[in-house]
Amino acid sequence: MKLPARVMTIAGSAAGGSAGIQADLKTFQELDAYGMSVLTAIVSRHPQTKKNVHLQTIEAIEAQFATAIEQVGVEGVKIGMLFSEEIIESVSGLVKQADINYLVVDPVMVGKMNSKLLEDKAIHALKEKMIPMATIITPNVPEASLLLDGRRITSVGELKQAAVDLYNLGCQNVLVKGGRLDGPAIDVLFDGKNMTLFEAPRMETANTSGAGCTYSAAITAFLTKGFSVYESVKKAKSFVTRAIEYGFSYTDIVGPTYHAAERKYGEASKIKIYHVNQGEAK
Ligand SMILES: Nc1ncnc2c1ncn2[C@@H]1O[C@H](COP(=O)(O)OP(=O)(O)O)[C@@H](O)[C@H]1O
Ligand SMILES: Cc1ncc(COP(=O)(O)OP(=O)(O)O)c(N)n1
Repeated sequence: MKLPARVMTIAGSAAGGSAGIQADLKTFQELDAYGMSVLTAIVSRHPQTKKNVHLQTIEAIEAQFATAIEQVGVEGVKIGMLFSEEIIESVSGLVKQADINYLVVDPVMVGKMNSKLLEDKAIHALKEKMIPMATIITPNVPEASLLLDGRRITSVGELKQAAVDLYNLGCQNVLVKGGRLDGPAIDVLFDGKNMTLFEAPRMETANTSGAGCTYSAAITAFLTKGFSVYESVKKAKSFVTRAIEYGFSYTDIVGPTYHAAERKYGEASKIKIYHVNQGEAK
């Protein structure tokens, strides 16, 4: 038997199961990749104290990473919530030392329910220590804006310019997600030379919790399985679009995407792909 690709998520726990480590591991499983995890924090609001972010110690983070490397070995890593400068320092050091083929950095900053997932003062560490090592980064509009010193991004044109400028932070590829702009859900991929737009029809649903985690985890799984960056994004866009299409909620709170959707209902058929000419990418 050919063994599955070995992927790790270094991220926070979302106890409700829609985002963070939980979404990542569900995605890895759906895509037949062997999932491992390093928990950086637990994000869950205590009913009395109201405390929402419960950090893991650096020792616990290092121990989890060492265990996975020793017991299994890791080919692809997805980075999610890191929260503090100290954790970024630690995780970037661990990743640098390990022999990892693919690093997907989802620069998670604020959850859709307004949880603060990265301290403001840690943004510079993310930019300097983590992003330059990345095979691909996957910011959404608010994250891209914060990485670009608060720049407004309100149109596809500005999304394209953001992709070009974020590439200059030193990563190999940038995928800026435009799901929060009006109209269809358009994401821009830029590799320093070629620009590609991936467009899905907008789903009229509130149940998109964890969509970003799911997307970046799917990209990690496909890269580690041997697909190119372009093919990985294309396949992951179909996976997340289907997951959003069949998103649901058990309560009146914004619900999860449905990770099994593509397996059950097949690939998303209405995704359009546009290759942007050289001159237009600038
Ligand atoms: N309502 C929606 N319908 C279809 N696709 C969506 C919708 N909302 C987000 N997406 C897409 O889901 C993926 C994950 O997006 P996400 O990380 O949540 O960031 P954002 O929604 O801010 O772009 C992206 O491809 C985005 O374009
Ligand atoms: C623990 C944890 N990590 C990341 C997120 C952000 O998830 P994301 O997929 O970007 O989208 P929303 O959950 O904000 O819809 C999170 N919420 N929790």
